[in-house]
Amino acid sequence: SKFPPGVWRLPVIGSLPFLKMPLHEHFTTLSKKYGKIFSLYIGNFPTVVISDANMIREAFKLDALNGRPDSRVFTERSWGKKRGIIFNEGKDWTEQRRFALKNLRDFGFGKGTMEQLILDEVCSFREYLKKFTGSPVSLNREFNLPVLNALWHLIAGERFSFDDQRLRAIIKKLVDNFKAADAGGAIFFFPWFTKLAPKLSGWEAFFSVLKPTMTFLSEPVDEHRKTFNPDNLRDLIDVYLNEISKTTDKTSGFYKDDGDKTIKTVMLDLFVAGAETVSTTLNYSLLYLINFPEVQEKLQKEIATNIGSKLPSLSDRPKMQYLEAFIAETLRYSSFVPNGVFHCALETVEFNGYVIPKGTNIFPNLWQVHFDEAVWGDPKNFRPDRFIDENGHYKKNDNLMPFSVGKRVCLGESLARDEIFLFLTSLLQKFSFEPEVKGSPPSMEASKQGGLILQPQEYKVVLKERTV
Ligand code: HEM
Repeated sequence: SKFPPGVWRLPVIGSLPFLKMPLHEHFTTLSKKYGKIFSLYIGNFPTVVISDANMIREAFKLDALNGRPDSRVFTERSWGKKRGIIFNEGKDWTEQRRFALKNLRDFGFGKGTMEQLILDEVCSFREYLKKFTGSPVSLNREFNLPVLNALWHLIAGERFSFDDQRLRAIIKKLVDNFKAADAGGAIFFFPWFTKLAPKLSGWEAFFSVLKPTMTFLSEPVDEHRKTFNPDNLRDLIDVYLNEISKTTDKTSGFYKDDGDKTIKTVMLDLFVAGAETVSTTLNYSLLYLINFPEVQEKLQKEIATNIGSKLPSLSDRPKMQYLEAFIAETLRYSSFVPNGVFHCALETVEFNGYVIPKGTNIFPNLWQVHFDEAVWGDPKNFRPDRFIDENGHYKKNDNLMPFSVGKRVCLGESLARDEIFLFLTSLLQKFSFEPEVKGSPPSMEASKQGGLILQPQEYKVVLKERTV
């Protein structure tokens, strides 16, 4: 009786007939009716949607609300049980998250090495883009590779060429899979449907890419094993192999065979999270720059004043206050992970006067938080200046939470921020971006696909080379 109020439900299919796509927009409508914490059922899974920044912050502080739902999708990708980071929980998740964070930090995050790897990619990418100047081009799928390369270099000590067809094919499939998963979340929450109708439910499409991706990711692990030397740890794979070789605790995710499965799952996690998110941010950034030439001009002036023609570096960041505001507004306005990544209650808890039973899914409606009129005033306007104070400095707003919050906050946030900064400054330094048809910029609305990650609609851009 103390379960939050919410949407009607039917047996087996739950509240599905009463929900409309895109979910984040419908959740916003529902929260106006039922409150900032309301409930629904996805199949037989009780689900709670939280739409308020402070409530999300409080909820995600609690260990009990930091699990992940039990779903075939999260186990069959990792040899029959939850492993790795993104879809893991409990003791193994804590151990894996801590280990990955520490070693990504030691090997690069926040240090010179990672910055250098990103800058290498930025420089190659700027050269690569030159061939597109002058006529309208779609860059939607071009950002994944350089962004992924920097991370991959850190993980596996190698980089891909921008023309690597095998990798391009996998990235395309991964992106398509995000879309397949958007078939109403069927593959996540309707195990019986995925078994009954693997094709129709999207299960087949979702998993058709898993095998080649895993093979692709496994090869460098096997190669590293052949040349592994504990006295010379070259990259993240070596660090994992070293940990596996030292682990004697049979319950640890690093133990022997489990360790092998763990390392491959972690690589898949980083690969998926790293490839699609930063490139989507850059994609939206470009779209907004085309729509607001005056913003583009202001950013280019800031670069000319504070960086000049030298290669940008992270040490320039404190001087680039308007760019910081532009990035914040891009992350807010696009809100491209609109419902975060769903959590699950590991225990029954009392929260905000309600009872959330063990096994309940929790969706943070980040989109609504970012479009709350009471907080932002005019959320539907793209206005970087909302993040600038009266002295012209970047002004943080705690209601902006694109990376989520709490104990599961995005593990790649600092890498993502570094990449976005270095890519944007470097691209704006060398190019101007214009719409295909002068005076008629492309729509800023996300494509109608909905789902875990909202992509912008396909658009074309005209690149013009410039010098500072
Ligand atoms: C603009 C870029 C990015 C955005 C907006 C973003 C957003 C998010 C969000 C909303 C979550 C869910 C947190 C939760 O469960 O509450 C998440 C988790 C995660 N992200 Fe990111 N992310 C970005 C970039 C990256 C990058 C580059 C990496 C790779 C290093 C990464 C790795 C992860 C991982 C491993 C998790 C799972 C954390 C866990 O479950 O403990 N992310 N991210």
